[in-house]
Amino acid sequence: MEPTTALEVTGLAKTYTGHGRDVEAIRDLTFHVDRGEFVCIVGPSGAGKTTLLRCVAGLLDSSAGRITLEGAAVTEPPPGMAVVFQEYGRSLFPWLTVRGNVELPLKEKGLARADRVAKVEAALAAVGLAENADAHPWQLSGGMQQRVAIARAVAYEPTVLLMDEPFAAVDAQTRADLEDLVLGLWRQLGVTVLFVTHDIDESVYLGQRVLVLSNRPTVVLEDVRIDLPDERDQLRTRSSQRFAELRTHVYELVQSAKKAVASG
Ligand SMILES: Nc1ncnc2c1ncn2[C@@H]1O[C@H](COP(=O)(O)OP(=O)(O)OP(=O)(O)O)[C@@H](O)[C@H]1O
Repeated sequence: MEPTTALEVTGLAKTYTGHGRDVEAIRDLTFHVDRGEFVCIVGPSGAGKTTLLRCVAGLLDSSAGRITLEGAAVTEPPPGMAVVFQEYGRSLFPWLTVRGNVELPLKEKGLARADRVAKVEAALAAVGLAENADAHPWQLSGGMQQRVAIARAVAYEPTVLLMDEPFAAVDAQTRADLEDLVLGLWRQLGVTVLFVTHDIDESVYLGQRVLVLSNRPTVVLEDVRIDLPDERDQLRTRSSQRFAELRTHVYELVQSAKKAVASG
Protein backbone atom coordinates (compact mmCIF):
# COMPACT_ATOMS: atom_id res chain seq x y z
CA MET A 1 0.00 0.00 0.00
CA GLU A 2 1.27 3.45 -0.87
CA PRO A 3 1.82 5.73 2.13
CA THR A 4 -0.67 8.28 0.82
CA THR A 5 -3.56 5.81 0.62
CA ALA A 6 -6.29 6.35 3.23
CA LEU A 7 -8.87 3.82 2.14
CA GLU A 8 -8.35 0.69 0.10
CA VAL A 9 -11.14 -1.55 -1.17
CA THR A 10 -9.97 -4.78 -2.81
CA GLY A 11 -12.15 -7.38 -4.49
CA LEU A 12 -15.16 -6.39 -2.41
CA ALA A 13 -18.23 -8.57 -2.88
CA LYS A 14 -21.55 -8.54 -1.08
CA THR A 15 -24.44 -10.94 -1.53
CA TYR A 16 -27.50 -10.54 0.67
CA THR A 17 -28.81 -13.94 1.64
CA GLY A 18 -32.08 -15.02 3.15
CA HIS A 19 -35.81 -15.04 2.51
CA GLY A 20 -35.36 -17.84 -0.01
CA ARG A 21 -33.33 -15.80 -2.51
CA ASP A 22 -29.90 -14.29 -2.73
CA VAL A 23 -29.20 -10.78 -4.07
CA GLU A 24 -25.71 -10.28 -5.44
CA ALA A 25 -25.41 -6.56 -4.77
CA ILE A 26 -21.66 -6.13 -5.35
CA ARG A 27 -19.58 -8.50 -7.45
CA ASP A 28 -16.05 -7.18 -7.43
CA LEU A 29 -15.09 -3.64 -6.42
CA THR A 30 -11.51 -2.47 -6.24
CA PHE A 31 -10.45 1.14 -5.72
CA HIS A 32 -8.48 3.31 -3.36
CA VAL A 33 -8.87 6.81 -1.99
CA ASP A 34 -5.84 8.90 -1.14
CA ARG A 35 -5.57 10.88 2.06
CA GLY A 36 -7.37 14.20 1.72
CA GLU A 37 -9.05 13.25 -1.55
CA PHE A 38 -12.71 13.97 -2.39
CA VAL A 39 -14.11 10.99 -4.29
CA CYS A 40 -17.71 10.72 -5.50
CA ILE A 41 -19.55 7.53 -6.37
CA VAL A 42 -22.37 7.44 -8.90
CA GLY A 43 -24.21 4.57 -10.55
CA PRO A 44 -27.64 3.33 -11.48
CA SER A 45 -30.27 2.98 -8.80
CA GLY A 46 -29.82 -0.29 -6.96
CA ALA A 47 -26.17 -0.61 -8.03
CA GLY A 48 -25.11 -1.09 -4.44
CA LYS A 49 -23.83 2.38 -3.52
CA THR A 50 -25.39 2.31 -0.07
CA THR A 51 -24.24 -1.28 0.40
CA LEU A 52 -20.69 -0.23 -0.44
CA LEU A 53 -20.75 2.68 2.00
CA ARG A 54 -22.16 0.52 4.79
CA CYS A 55 -19.39 -2.02 4.23
CA VAL A 56 -16.75 0.74 4.26
CA ALA A 57 -18.29 2.16 7.46
CA GLY A 58 -17.99 -1.25 9.11
CA LEU A 59 -21.78 -1.44 9.53
CA LEU A 60 -22.21 -4.41 7.20
CA ASP A 61 -20.09 -7.54 6.70
CA SER A 62 -18.84 -8.12 3.17
CA SER A 63 -19.07 -11.54 1.53
CA ALA A 64 -15.53 -11.39 0.13
CA GLY A 65 -12.68 -8.96 -0.32
CA ARG A 66 -10.91 -6.55 1.95
CA ILE A 67 -11.38 -3.00 3.15
CA THR A 68 -8.55 -1.23 4.92
CA LEU A 69 -8.42 2.21 6.49
CA GLU A 70 -4.93 3.55 7.08
CA GLY A 71 -3.68 -0.01 6.63
CA ALA A 72 -5.97 -1.58 9.25
CA ALA A 73 -8.76 -3.97 8.20
CA VAL A 74 -12.27 -2.55 8.70
CA THR A 75 -14.34 -5.12 10.59
CA GLU A 76 -16.41 -2.75 12.73
CA PRO A 77 -17.07 1.03 12.68
CA PRO A 78 -13.51 2.37 12.78
CA PRO A 79 -12.54 5.28 15.00
CA GLY A 80 -11.85 8.33 12.92
CA MET A 81 -14.71 7.75 10.51
CA ALA A 82 -17.95 9.72 10.43
CA VAL A 83 -21.02 9.06 8.31
CA VAL A 84 -23.74 11.45 7.13
CA PHE A 85 -26.84 9.74 5.78
CA GLN A 86 -29.60 11.04 3.55
CA GLU A 87 -32.28 10.67 6.17
CA TYR A 88 -31.41 13.50 8.52
CA GLY A 89 -34.82 13.13 10.14
CA ARG A 90 -33.85 9.72 11.45
CA SER A 91 -30.18 10.41 12.11
CA LEU A 92 -30.73 13.11 14.77
CA PHE A 93 -32.11 12.43 18.22
CA PRO A 94 -35.34 14.45 18.60
CA TRP A 95 -35.11 14.62 22.38
CA LEU A 96 -31.67 16.26 22.28
CA THR A 97 -31.02 19.87 21.33
CA VAL A 98 -28.86 20.74 18.36
CA ARG A 99 -25.94 21.18 20.77
CA GLY A 100 -26.71 17.84 22.43
CA ASN A 101 -26.77 16.03 19.10
CA VAL A 102 -23.42 17.44 18.01
CA GLU A 103 -21.87 16.78 21.42
CA LEU A 104 -22.96 13.15 21.80
CA PRO A 105 -20.19 11.49 19.72
CA LEU A 106 -17.64 13.67 21.51
CA LYS A 107 -18.86 12.31 24.85
CA GLU A 108 -18.54 8.81 23.45
CA LYS A 109 -15.03 9.71 22.34
CA GLY A 110 -14.29 10.61 25.96
CA LEU A 111 -13.44 14.28 25.48
CA ALA A 112 -13.43 16.58 28.52
CA ARG A 113 -16.34 19.02 28.87
CA ALA A 114 -14.43 22.20 27.99
CA ASP A 115 -13.01 20.58 24.89
CA ARG A 116 -16.46 19.37 23.85
CA VAL A 117 -18.02 22.79 24.29
CA ALA A 118 -15.33 24.43 22.16
CA LYS A 119 -15.60 21.86 19.38
CA VAL A 120 -19.42 21.98 19.32
CA GLU A 121 -19.38 25.78 19.13
CA ALA A 122 -16.82 25.82 16.34
CA ALA A 123 -18.70 23.18 14.32
CA LEU A 124 -22.06 24.94 14.69
CA ALA A 125 -20.47 28.25 13.68
CA ALA A 126 -18.89 26.56 10.64
CA VAL A 127 -22.29 25.39 9.39
CA GLY A 128 -24.01 28.68 10.29
CA LEU A 129 -26.10 27.35 13.17
CA ALA A 130 -24.52 29.09 16.17
CA GLU A 131 -27.85 30.79 16.88
CA ASN A 132 -29.78 27.52 16.88
CA ALA A 133 -27.77 25.53 19.42
CA ASP A 134 -30.65 25.28 21.89
CA ALA A 135 -33.33 24.36 19.38
CA HIS A 136 -34.54 20.81 18.88
CA PRO A 137 -34.13 19.19 15.46
CA TRP A 138 -37.88 19.13 14.79
CA GLN A 139 -37.94 22.94 15.10
CA LEU A 140 -35.57 23.25 12.13
CA SER A 141 -36.02 23.02 8.37
CA GLY A 142 -34.71 19.98 6.47
CA GLY A 143 -31.65 21.83 5.25
CA MET A 144 -30.85 23.05 8.77
CA GLN A 145 -31.21 19.52 10.16
CA GLN A 146 -28.79 18.27 7.56
CA ARG A 147 -26.36 21.01 8.60
CA VAL A 148 -26.63 19.70 12.17
CA ALA A 149 -25.71 16.24 10.89
CA ILE A 150 -22.72 17.75 9.05
CA ALA A 151 -21.69 19.73 12.16
CA ARG A 152 -21.85 16.54 14.21
CA ALA A 153 -19.59 14.75 11.73
CA VAL A 154 -17.15 17.67 11.54
CA ALA A 155 -16.94 18.21 15.32
CA TYR A 156 -15.88 14.60 15.66
CA GLU A 157 -12.81 15.51 13.56
CA PRO A 158 -12.90 12.39 11.41
CA THR A 159 -10.05 11.45 9.13
CA VAL A 160 -12.59 9.98 6.72
CA LEU A 161 -16.06 11.34 6.08
CA LEU A 162 -18.62 9.10 4.34
CA MET A 163 -21.70 10.76 2.89
CA ASP A 164 -24.63 8.79 1.45
CA GLU A 165 -26.80 11.01 -0.75
CA PRO A 166 -26.78 13.60 2.02
CA PHE A 167 -28.60 16.31 0.07
CA ALA A 168 -31.15 14.21 -1.79
CA ALA A 169 -34.05 15.39 0.36
CA VAL A 170 -33.43 19.16 0.35
CA ASP A 171 -34.48 21.80 -2.16
CA ALA A 172 -32.13 22.84 -4.98
CA GLN A 173 -31.02 26.16 -3.46
CA THR A 174 -30.26 24.58 -0.07
CA ARG A 175 -28.49 21.79 -1.85
CA ALA A 176 -26.14 24.21 -3.62
CA ASP A 177 -25.39 25.92 -0.29
CA LEU A 178 -24.70 22.59 1.43
CA GLU A 179 -22.43 21.48 -1.43
CA ASP A 180 -20.34 24.61 -0.99
CA LEU A 181 -20.38 24.16 2.78
CA VAL A 182 -18.99 20.63 2.47
CA LEU A 183 -16.38 21.73 -0.07
CA GLY A 184 -15.29 24.55 2.26
CA LEU A 185 -15.01 22.19 5.23
CA TRP A 186 -13.11 19.65 3.15
CA ARG A 187 -10.55 22.28 2.09
CA GLN A 188 -10.25 23.60 5.62
CA LEU A 189 -9.96 20.23 7.41
CA GLY A 190 -8.07 18.16 4.85
CA VAL A 191 -10.44 15.27 5.53
CA THR A 192 -10.82 12.35 3.10
CA VAL A 193 -14.35 12.29 1.67
CA LEU A 194 -16.26 9.45 0.01
CA PHE A 195 -19.53 10.88 -1.28
CA VAL A 196 -22.36 8.84 -2.80
CA THR A 197 -24.84 10.68 -4.99
CA HIS A 198 -27.30 9.85 -7.75
CA ASP A 199 -26.81 13.37 -9.13
CA ILE A 200 -24.21 13.35 -11.90
CA ASP A 201 -23.74 17.14 -11.91
CA GLU A 202 -23.21 17.11 -8.17
CA SER A 203 -20.57 14.38 -8.46
CA VAL A 204 -18.60 16.39 -11.05
CA TYR A 205 -19.00 19.63 -9.12
CA LEU A 206 -17.74 18.16 -5.85
CA GLY A 207 -15.31 15.41 -6.70
CA GLN A 208 -11.67 15.22 -7.64
CA ARG A 209 -12.55 11.76 -8.95
CA VAL A 210 -15.86 10.15 -9.80
CA LEU A 211 -16.16 6.38 -9.58
CA VAL A 212 -18.92 5.22 -11.92
CA LEU A 213 -20.44 1.92 -10.85
CA SER A 214 -22.05 -0.55 -13.21
CA ASN A 215 -25.46 -2.07 -12.92
CA ARG A 216 -25.83 -4.95 -10.49
CA PRO A 217 -23.78 -7.14 -9.89
CA THR A 218 -21.54 -4.17 -9.43
CA VAL A 219 -18.02 -3.39 -10.58
CA VAL A 220 -16.24 -0.04 -11.14
CA LEU A 221 -16.96 0.95 -14.76
CA GLU A 222 -14.58 3.89 -14.80
CA ASP A 223 -12.58 6.01 -12.41
CA VAL A 224 -13.05 9.49 -13.91
CA ARG A 225 -10.51 12.13 -12.93
CA ILE A 226 -12.19 15.53 -12.57
CA ASP A 227 -9.51 17.89 -13.82
CA LEU A 228 -11.32 21.07 -12.77
CA PRO A 229 -9.54 23.51 -10.46
CA ASP A 230 -10.04 22.67 -6.75
CA GLU A 231 -11.72 26.04 -6.21
CA ARG A 232 -15.28 25.46 -7.41
CA ASP A 233 -18.00 28.00 -7.96
CA GLN A 234 -21.67 27.16 -8.53
CA LEU A 235 -21.99 29.53 -11.49
CA ARG A 236 -18.58 29.62 -13.12
CA THR A 237 -17.63 25.96 -12.63
CA ARG A 238 -20.98 24.64 -13.74
CA SER A 239 -21.03 26.83 -16.86
CA SER A 240 -17.48 25.96 -17.94
CA GLN A 241 -16.77 23.97 -21.07
CA ARG A 242 -14.80 21.33 -19.17
CA PHE A 243 -17.63 20.81 -16.67
CA ALA A 244 -20.01 20.16 -19.56
CA GLU A 245 -17.59 17.66 -21.12
CA LEU A 246 -17.09 15.79 -17.86
CA ARG A 247 -20.77 15.65 -16.97
CA THR A 248 -21.58 14.38 -20.47
CA HIS A 249 -18.95 11.68 -20.12
CA VAL A 250 -20.21 10.55 -16.69
CA TYR A 251 -23.83 10.76 -17.88
CA GLU A 252 -23.08 8.53 -20.88
CA LEU A 253 -21.30 6.03 -18.66
CA VAL A 254 -24.25 5.82 -16.26
CA GLN A 255 -26.68 5.50 -19.18
CA SER A 256 -24.66 2.65 -20.69
CA ALA A 257 -24.47 1.03 -17.24
CA LYS A 258 -28.24 1.14 -16.98
CA LYS A 259 -28.70 -0.47 -20.37
CA ALA A 260 -26.01 -3.11 -19.95
CA VAL A 261 -27.22 -6.55 -19.11
CA ALA A 262 -24.97 -7.91 -16.41
CA SER A 263 -22.96 -10.80 -17.77
CA GLY A 264 -21.71 -13.84 -15.90
N1 LIG B 1 -30.90 -5.75 3.57
C1 LIG B 1 -31.03 -6.18 2.31
N2 LIG B 1 -31.45 -7.41 2.02
C2 LIG B 1 -31.57 -7.87 0.76
N3 LIG B 1 -31.25 -7.13 -0.32
C3 LIG B 1 -30.82 -5.87 -0.10
C4 LIG B 1 -30.68 -5.33 1.21
N4 LIG B 1 -30.23 -4.04 1.10
C5 LIG B 1 -30.10 -3.83 -0.22
N5 LIG B 1 -30.45 -4.91 -0.95
C6 LIG B 1 -30.40 -5.03 -2.41
O1 LIG B 1 -29.06 -4.81 -2.84
C7 LIG B 1 -29.05 -4.04 -4.05
C8 LIG B 1 -28.23 -2.76 -3.84
O2 LIG B 1 -28.91 -1.89 -2.91
P1 LIG B 1 -28.32 -0.49 -2.45
O3 LIG B 1 -29.31 0.15 -1.56
O4 LIG B 1 -26.94 -0.69 -1.95
O5 LIG B 1 -28.25 0.28 -3.85
P2 LIG B 1 -28.04 1.84 -4.17
O6 LIG B 1 -27.10 1.90 -5.32
O7 LIG B 1 -27.65 2.55 -2.94
O8 LIG B 1 -29.51 2.25 -4.62
P3 LIG B 1 -30.18 3.73 -4.76
O9 LIG B 1 -29.36 4.51 -5.73
O10 LIG B 1 -31.54 3.40 -5.31
O11 LIG B 1 -30.22 4.31 -3.38
C9 LIG B 1 -30.51 -3.78 -4.41
O12 LIG B 1 -30.92 -4.75 -5.34
C10 LIG B 1 -31.25 -3.99 -3.10
O13 LIG B 1 -32.55 -4.43 -3.31
